[in-house]
Amino acid sequence: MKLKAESVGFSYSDKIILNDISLDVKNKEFVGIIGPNGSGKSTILKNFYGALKANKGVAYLDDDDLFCMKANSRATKLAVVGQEDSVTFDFKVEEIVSMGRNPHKKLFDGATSIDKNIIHNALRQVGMDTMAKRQFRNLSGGEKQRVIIARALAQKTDFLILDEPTNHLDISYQLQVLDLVKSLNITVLAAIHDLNMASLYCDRLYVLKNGSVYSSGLVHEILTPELIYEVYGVYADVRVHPITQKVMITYLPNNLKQLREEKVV
Ligand SMILES: Nc1ncnc2c1ncn2[C@@H]1O[C@H](COP(=O)(O)OP(=O)(O)OP(=O)(O)O)[C@@H](O)[C@H]1O
Repeated sequence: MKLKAESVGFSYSDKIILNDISLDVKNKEFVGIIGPNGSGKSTILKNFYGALKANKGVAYLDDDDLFCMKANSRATKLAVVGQEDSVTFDFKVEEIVSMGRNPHKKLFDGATSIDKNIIHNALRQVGMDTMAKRQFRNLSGGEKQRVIIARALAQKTDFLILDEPTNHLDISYQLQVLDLVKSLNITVLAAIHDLNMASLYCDRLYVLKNGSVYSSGLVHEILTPELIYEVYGVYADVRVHPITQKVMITYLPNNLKQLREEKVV
C-alpha cells in the first residue's frame, strides 16, 4: 500500500500550520518525518488519519482518495498510533486491543476465535500478554503506549501511521517496538524525534520546518551536520557506525565549542 500526497495545506482558522506539503511513501517503505517542535509533524499525520481536515491538496492511499474516505473503510487500510491517546473510559487492556478488530466487523458482531487469536498475538508481540486483564488507566505511560501499539497491530492493516511511537518507552521497548514494526514488512509513516532511531529504522526522511518540507531524501543524505544545524540549530558529529553501517549522531554541546571548531571530537 502506498501514499501520495500533493500540496497539502492546513490552517487553524487564519493560522497557517501546513504549507504545500507533498510527500510519498512507497509500498513497504518505512518513511520518517523529522523536524523541530511545532514544525507540523503531528498535524500532517492527523490530516492523513482523518483527525484534521486539510483545506488544500490531495492524498491518495493506493488509488483511494484518503481525504474523502469514510472512517471505517480508512481504518481497514490504515492503523494509527497517535501521540496523545485519549482513552477516557475505564477499559481492560484486552478490551482496548480488541477495538482494533472493530473496523473489520459489523455492529454487534462478537469476537471470533480468529479475533481472539489476533488480539492475544498483538499483546504478546508488545510484551503485554500477561497484563491482558489489567485496567488500562492503571498502567504506566510506557505500558499504555505498548497497548495502543497492540491495538494498531490487531487492526491488521497494510499501512501504519506512528506519531512518536517510542515516547514513554525505555530503550529496550523502543528497540523492540521499532524492530517489530520493521518486521511487519508493511508501509510505515512515522514522526520520530530521535534522529538516531530514525537513522536505524527509516528508509527515507522528510524534514519539516515551519510547516513546510525543508528537505527529503535517503537517511544519510538528510542527517548531515549541516542540515542538523540548519534545522535544529545544534552542532553534531555524524559518522557511519561500524556495526550498524547507519549514520550515528553525537550532539555537541556549547561547552565543547572549541573542540567542535577544531573538528577533533
Ligand atoms: N488547536 C490548535 N490551535 C492552534 N494551533 C495549534 C493547535 N494545535 C497545534 N497547533 C500549532 O500547530 C503547530 C504544529 O503543531 P504540531 O503538533 O503538528 O507540531 P509537531 O511538529 O508535531 O511538534 P512536536 O515535535 O512538539 O510534537 C504548532 O505551532 C502548534 O502550536
